[in-house]
Amino acid sequence: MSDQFVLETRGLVKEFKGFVAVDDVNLKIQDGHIHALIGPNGAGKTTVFNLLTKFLTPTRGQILFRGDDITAMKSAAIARKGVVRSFQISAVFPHMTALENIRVALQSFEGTSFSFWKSGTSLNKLNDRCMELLDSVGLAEFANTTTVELAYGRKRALELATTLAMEPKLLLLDEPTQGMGGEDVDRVVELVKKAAEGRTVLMVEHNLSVVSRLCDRITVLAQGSVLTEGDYQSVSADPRVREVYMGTANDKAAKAQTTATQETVE
Ligand SMILES: Nc1ncnc2c1ncn2[C@@H]1O[C@H](COP(=O)(O)OP(=O)(O)OP(=O)(O)O)[C@@H](O)[C@H]1O
Repeated sequence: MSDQFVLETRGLVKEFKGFVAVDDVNLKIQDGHIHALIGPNGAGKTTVFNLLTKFLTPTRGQILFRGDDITAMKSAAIARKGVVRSFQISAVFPHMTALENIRVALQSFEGTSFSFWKSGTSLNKLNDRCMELLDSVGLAEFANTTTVELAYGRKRALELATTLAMEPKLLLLDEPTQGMGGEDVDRVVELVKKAAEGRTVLMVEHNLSVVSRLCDRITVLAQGSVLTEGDYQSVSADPRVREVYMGTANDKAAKAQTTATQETVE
């Protein structure tokens, strides 16, 4: 039964001028799960994500959302179905307040003209929903703060809230903790947990501690193909997974060593 799967890919392939970046990837994302896509640098994670969100067109293969073939659909159309990538359509405007940013996101999601919101009750409803969304990411007290003045972690929380305004069923998160340290990472982990309530999340994430804390299932990509899949325990204990990560670490170390040697020689 493919019904239990919110998203499926079948034989997904992406070639760039003959180079196979994604090679026959079959993903099955289960309803209600937080699912991670991990793998060493260059494994094809971003390319898979870009295929799922229609930033790229697959060379071959199919993408299904709740059993419907969405391979040929555009980003906006799949967003309307509920497949939304954080930071995709909802970039935040730095000189608007947090509240104004959420309002813009809601209005564009509703696809209504401003005049629709001009009536008093609609406007109040809109503001109530804005505050709900801000509250859900812990930003209620920053409603009237200009976005540019928000700390980095809070800006990302605001971006997440603008995404939640679109009522995603499948939320795609591209490295939600990228560029963050300690406390901010913990805050994002809590945010993602909360955002995942009642929906499915697929995330690309480099921070394996974040993956271990959040994810029900993990797909490991290596050289464009699925190396293995399972829960954190089984995946992290798999010697092949250790090997691909170590391989990358060794490659990097070897490269650094070579560069250092070259610099010394020159
Ligand atoms: N537009 C492109 N043209 C040519 N090659 C590409 C293009 N995009 C990606 N690639 C190649 O495809 C492979 C997979 O890249 P991708 O960015 O998907 O990997 P990744 O797993 O996201 O890596 P990272 O963790 O470093 O972001 C790499 O070898 C990359 O150089």
